[in-house]
Amino acid sequence: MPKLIVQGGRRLSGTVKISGAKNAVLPIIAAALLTGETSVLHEVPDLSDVYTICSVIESLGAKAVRKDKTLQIQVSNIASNEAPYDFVRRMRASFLIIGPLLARTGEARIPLPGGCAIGARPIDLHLKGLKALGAKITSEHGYIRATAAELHGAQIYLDFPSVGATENIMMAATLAKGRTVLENCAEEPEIVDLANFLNGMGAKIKGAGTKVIRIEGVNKLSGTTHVIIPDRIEAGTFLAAAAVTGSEITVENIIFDHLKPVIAKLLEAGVKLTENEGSIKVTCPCSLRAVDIKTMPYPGFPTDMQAQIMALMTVAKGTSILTETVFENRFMHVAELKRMGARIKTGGRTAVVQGVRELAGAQVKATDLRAGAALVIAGLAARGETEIDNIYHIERGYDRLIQKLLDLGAAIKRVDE
Ligand SMILES: CC(=O)N[C@H]1[C@@H](OP(=O)(O)OP(=O)(O)OC[C@H]2O[C@@H](n3ccc(=O)[nH]c3=O)[C@H](O)[C@@H]2O)O[C@H](CO)[C@@H](O)[C@@H]1O
Ligand SMILES: C=C(OP(=O)(O)O)C(=O)O
Repeated sequence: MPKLIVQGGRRLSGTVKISGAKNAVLPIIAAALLTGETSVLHEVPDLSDVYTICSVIESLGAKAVRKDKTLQIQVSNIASNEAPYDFVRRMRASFLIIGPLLARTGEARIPLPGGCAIGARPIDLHLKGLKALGAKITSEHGYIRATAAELHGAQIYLDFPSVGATENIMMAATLAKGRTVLENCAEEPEIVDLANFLNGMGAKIKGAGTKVIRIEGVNKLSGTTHVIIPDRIEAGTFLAAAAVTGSEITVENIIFDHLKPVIAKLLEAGVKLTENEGSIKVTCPCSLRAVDIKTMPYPGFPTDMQAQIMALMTVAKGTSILTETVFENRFMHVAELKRMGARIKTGGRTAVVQGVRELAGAQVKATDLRAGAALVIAGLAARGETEIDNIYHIERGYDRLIQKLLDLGAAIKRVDE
């Protein structure tokens, strides 16, 4: 099993360029199923999740050709309406194909994605939305089957602003007859990127990025070219890595607005950040201050940055209270950080972190993607060597992480035993 070995205690320096966003590119690749014409995507990150979703759409008949950071997708004919269990099991975002596949062909059979390390992650809101659009939903042998002779627009209120449900319903509604109004929907930047891609295909979507999205159904969508937005979570991860090591680095290719909730907390912790046309220069203080964090749907503090900020707080001065409101089981990294000398107590959805002077390298395992990123951050700060296992989680969502850290002067390597 491959591992990461990190020698801690080094300062980072230089510039890192942020890649295209995982959470934007995955639904956009699913959306390419909505047309028989060619979609061209630029700034596609090199991630195992991207390969997985490409395998899913290829199993349905798509041709996906990748050259460097460009991905060309054409789905002239849908050869199958069923997504293979093996891919959906590996990556929950595979469920994002149910909306576009149903809209394009009138039928989709997708395995129930099941729970994962961070929570149960039900799909009831996705299904509620598709039903409101006129789909018949049945569950058989572990698969969800959605069928509809024709989808029609509807008024849909989401009980929670789910990112995936907003995306699935928005994609399906583009080809429905009439107007869909989606209320209490997610406002994440990745929703806006998906809506921009769909509008580029000829969809009529208004209000993406606000609580109400209005979609006027069209008969047909066409191919388009689109540049994926930068990954705000990757950017936040590098900002945290610089802060924890007391480094000065420049993080390039960012959209400042997307990072506001993370930036606000870093500033509160004493990190100095200077914005300059799509990049941020980080200058770190000798000592970080403890800050409290509560994760919330966008524009609140992102749950996908909770673990990385916790790693930072383990060496901050004082006590931080971190509250996770989005996922019910997203503190798996706590036990691993404690192996490195962190002082953390958890109770329900709250973690209380008492900053220590220094972490010590240890053998740890990534339990999920961002937990893995938190361990890399902790390892960069710790005294001695940290060995991180189960790095396939990290490789799901970070484009060339090791090379980017090496370029910044970190001592990190991947070993394949
Ligand atoms: C590929 C992708 O974009 N993944 C992101 C997406 O995941 P994902 O789209 O799965 O996250 P959701 O916003 O749907 O989930 C948020 C909460 O809603 C609950 N829920 C969701 C759907 C549903 O039908 N019923 C229900 O109860 C979930 O269990 C969770 O507690 O948004 C999350 C929240 O920002 C991020 O952490 C993930 O990185
Ligand atoms: C939870 C995440 O992703 P996914 O929804 O793909 O599991 C994440 O990116 O942190």
